[in-house]
Amino acid sequence: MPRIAIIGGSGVYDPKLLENVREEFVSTPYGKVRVKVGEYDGEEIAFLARHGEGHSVPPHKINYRANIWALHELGVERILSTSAVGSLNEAMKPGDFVILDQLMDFTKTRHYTFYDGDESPHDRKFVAHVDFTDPYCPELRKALITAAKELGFSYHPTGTYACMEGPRFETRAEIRALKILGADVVGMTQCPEAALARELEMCYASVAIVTNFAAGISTQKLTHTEVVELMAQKSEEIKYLLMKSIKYIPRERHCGCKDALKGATGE
Ligand SMILES: O=P(O)(O)O[C@H]1O[C@H](CO)[C@@H](O)[C@H]1O
Ligand SMILES: Nc1nc2[nH]cnc2c(=O)[nH]1
Repeated sequence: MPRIAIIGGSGVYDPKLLENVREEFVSTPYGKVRVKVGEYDGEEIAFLARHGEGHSVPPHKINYRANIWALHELGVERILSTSAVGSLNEAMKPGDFVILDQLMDFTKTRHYTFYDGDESPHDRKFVAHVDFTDPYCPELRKALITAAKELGFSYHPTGTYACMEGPRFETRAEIRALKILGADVVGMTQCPEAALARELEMCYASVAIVTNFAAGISTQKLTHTEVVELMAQKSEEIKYLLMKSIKYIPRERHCGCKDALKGATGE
């Protein structure tokens, strides 16, 4: 049973670091999910390409609830993910790794929770308001930071991610506003993915890879081609970062993630 999962974002479509990979088709109340499970360093790791292997699913159409529920069903407790981002912070340059510690949600049409009361398509029909003060697991963040430092990569130990609905990129004015609000990087997939993991008491962290300067800061037209090309250039480093981070993930969980529902339901 895999205790750890990797969710690959744009440019991260296959579990290059896993061996003896098998496919699991997991049924969830939100639909079926295809998860790859393999071995690394003597333990089972699950892998899920959030946009599908051929990048066929756009960010606003990803079935985030099915994905996170499926990993929980497999017994996953810890999720590491990658996210390709635009940078609003001149210190965070294309090719840099940012270990996210905060996020802001500007998405509009997504399904944000598992806890829809009586409408919930499962037996968790209670109301739940989880704490999300710190949206990322401190233990997973520490593992990513330690690994990035050891590997000598150009990284930033904190960063605030603004999640936009997409699939278009931002206007100059939107980036100006996001900068005033304190965002360092901008993407389209951290919400609701991070919150859904917290709702199922799973640890979640994301390493953002800066692929471009954001609209109005970049002097060039923004393209998905540029994103995928930069991610391809960084694929080896991303693999090494994930491999090394996994070794630093403590077996026992002493973070608050595992008790996220305590007090959230009013009981
Ligand atoms: O966040 P990931 O999945 O890396 O994808 C990023 O890349 C795409 C834009 O090129 C958007 O989907 C954005 O969210
Ligand atoms: N929203 C958004 N996502 C990205 N992913 C990679 N670059 C960008 C960007 O500039 N904006």
